[in-house]
Amino acid sequence: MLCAEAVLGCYWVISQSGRWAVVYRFPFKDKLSSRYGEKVPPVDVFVCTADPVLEPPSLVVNTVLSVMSYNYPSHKLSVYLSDDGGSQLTFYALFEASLFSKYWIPFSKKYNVEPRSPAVYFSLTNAVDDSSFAREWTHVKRLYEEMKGRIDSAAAKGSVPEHMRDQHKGFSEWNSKVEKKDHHSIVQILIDGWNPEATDVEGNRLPTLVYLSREKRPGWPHNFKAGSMNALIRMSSVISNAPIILNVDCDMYANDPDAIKDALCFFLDEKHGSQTCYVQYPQQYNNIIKNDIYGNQNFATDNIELSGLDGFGVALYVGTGCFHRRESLSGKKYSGNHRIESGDNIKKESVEKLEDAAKALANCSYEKGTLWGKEMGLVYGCPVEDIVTGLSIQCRGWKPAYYNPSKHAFKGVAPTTLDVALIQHSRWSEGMFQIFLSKYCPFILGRGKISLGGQMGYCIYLLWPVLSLPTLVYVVIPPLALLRDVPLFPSVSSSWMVAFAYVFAAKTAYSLAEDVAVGDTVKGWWNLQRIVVIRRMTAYLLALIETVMRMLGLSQSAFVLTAKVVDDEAEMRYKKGLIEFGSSSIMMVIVATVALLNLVAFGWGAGKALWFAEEVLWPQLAVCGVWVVLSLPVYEALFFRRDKGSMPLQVTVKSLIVVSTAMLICVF
Ligand SMILES: O=c1ccn([C@@H]2O[C@H](COP(=O)(O)OP(=O)(O)O[C@H]3O[C@H](CO)[C@@H](O)[C@H](O)[C@H]3O)[C@@H](O)[C@H]2O)c(=O)[nH]1
Ligand SMILES: [Mn+2]
Repeated sequence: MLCAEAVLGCYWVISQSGRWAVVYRFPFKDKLSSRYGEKVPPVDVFVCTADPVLEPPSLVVNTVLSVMSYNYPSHKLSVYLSDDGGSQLTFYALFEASLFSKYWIPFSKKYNVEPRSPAVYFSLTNAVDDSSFAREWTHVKRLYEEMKGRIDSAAAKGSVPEHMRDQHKGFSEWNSKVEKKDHHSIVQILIDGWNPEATDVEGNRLPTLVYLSREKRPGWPHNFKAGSMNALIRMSSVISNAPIILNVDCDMYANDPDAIKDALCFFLDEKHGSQTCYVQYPQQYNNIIKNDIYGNQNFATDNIELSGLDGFGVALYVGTGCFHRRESLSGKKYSGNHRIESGDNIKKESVEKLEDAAKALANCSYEKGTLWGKEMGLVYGCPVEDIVTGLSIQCRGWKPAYYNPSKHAFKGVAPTTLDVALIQHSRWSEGMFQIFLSKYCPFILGRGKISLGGQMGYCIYLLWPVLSLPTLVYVVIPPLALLRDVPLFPSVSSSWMVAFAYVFAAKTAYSLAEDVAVGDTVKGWWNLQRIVVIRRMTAYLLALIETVMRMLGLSQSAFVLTAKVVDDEAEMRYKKGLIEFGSSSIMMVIVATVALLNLVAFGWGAGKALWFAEEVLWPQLAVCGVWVVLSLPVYEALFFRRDKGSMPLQVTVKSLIVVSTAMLICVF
């Protein structure tokens, strides 16, 4: 218990670094517009997808359409979709989107609709009157629904209709064998933005749209998202080579059509702009229910800690919703004067030549013997390629910015089942801890390059797995000791108790006040307390074990993709605020066992106090009591719920066996 207290205490000190130097930024995009007008720099947008089942093509193209319709000169915008699934279905969806964009872009700009994701826009609005807007709305909506229908039915069938395949030469890429992990490079320019004939239905130029699936071969490491980003950086450099790159995940649509201008304010700022490497927006979601049960919303992190890290000059790169300077992302060191040119995109070659040149840059062997993945582009070998890449960019002398506007710039899909939420956290925490133990550790790599506050700030996240052990101690030892009558804390009458009570009360009150002050509800904060402990005792524990195994050479790091869809029933349960436990992973067994153990111990202790009026260990009873109250949804899932999201029977049985054994050992 003493060790646990010490570790948690140290972590508390570290987590204060995120609160010392909080800064908030406010760009003035109107001034940017009046100064630069149309003379703004070209922007390349990278969207990454990896699996047509977990990331449905119709979701992906909504993201693509949202970034294609930014309020920004179309001829300066190029959108690249990287498909690590190598899927013809995704290519087909993108082809459909390229046709639909001819209607969607002029419509959305003409009426300045928001957001620019057609799926979200049409689900939020209604137009029934007789205005010309309503007529266009109805027309574009019908086109959208027809397109979505075709994409979804192709996805359900697993194949593209023959007559559609004849409409674009790109489908012939799939005539030879293409498997997810074994295929040649595919590059298709679907819209050539330089071609004066590539226009929408109103005659305006369209943004360039490119599909990429880099070569994959068995035996060649492909480095997950980092590898895909590096291929994108290279291949886009021969096509549009914009000085600014926006990177979003395939589920993260652009929610604010003017966000590019906001971000440019940072890069074009006369004083600090030339040192700015990236502008990161927080990760926000469009599927969060009231009182967020899986703690996806991170109020304190987004509004305080990340701004606090920004104050130390180390705003994190979190992988999506981030505008980069191409130079700094590609590996250049900061060296004084870096200007962003606002010239036009100049294309030098024909589409076919560009495609061939780009393909060569996306081949497996291209990176062999180069610095890609080490000093150039995104860093390889870590499941959180974003964090480690951001850190190494900062250590090359650049300064990032974190910008959290009140109108969310990007919105994605948050996990809606406990299992997926925990798997995501175990990937993150494993990656983070790996950074801490590697040569990229902020205290080593960052020495003399970033401030001490910044180095500590990184550790708020890098040390997540370390929290698993003290947290487990705190939820397991007090109930066991209560059953065995072993005191762990000073007695209630001792003056030492004041210290414990003070720390508990002060820390709890502070965290509640902080969370509510930045927008959370009290119930949301309460739910967060539960999920934080669950994450620590499951996901972070597995990450810790996995890290040790990897260091012993017993396992290799992987990237388990976060599913972006669930079945309708699970979706309904999520909307009702029911936690989805329905999985028999070891993580659920831990959750159930700990909840039951505390319940039994609490019942035992409370029974002794009430019925036999015996002396009890009040502080331990209180510790168990807190976890019992927080675990109410777990008991419900164990004993009362009958739906598919309840605890599977085998989990219940396993946890009952463990708890009854522990009880027998303790009591007798
Ligand atoms: O081999 C791969 C694996 C993933 N991805 C893409 O990477 C993105 C992120 O994957 P996801 O499963 O959604 O992970 P999240 O945990 O939601 O992602 C967060 O954390 C990741 C690091 O763990 C970052 O890469 C992401 O940008 C960040 O949003 C998605 O667009 C994927 O399509 C690839 O392109 N290739
Ligand atoms: Mn995601």
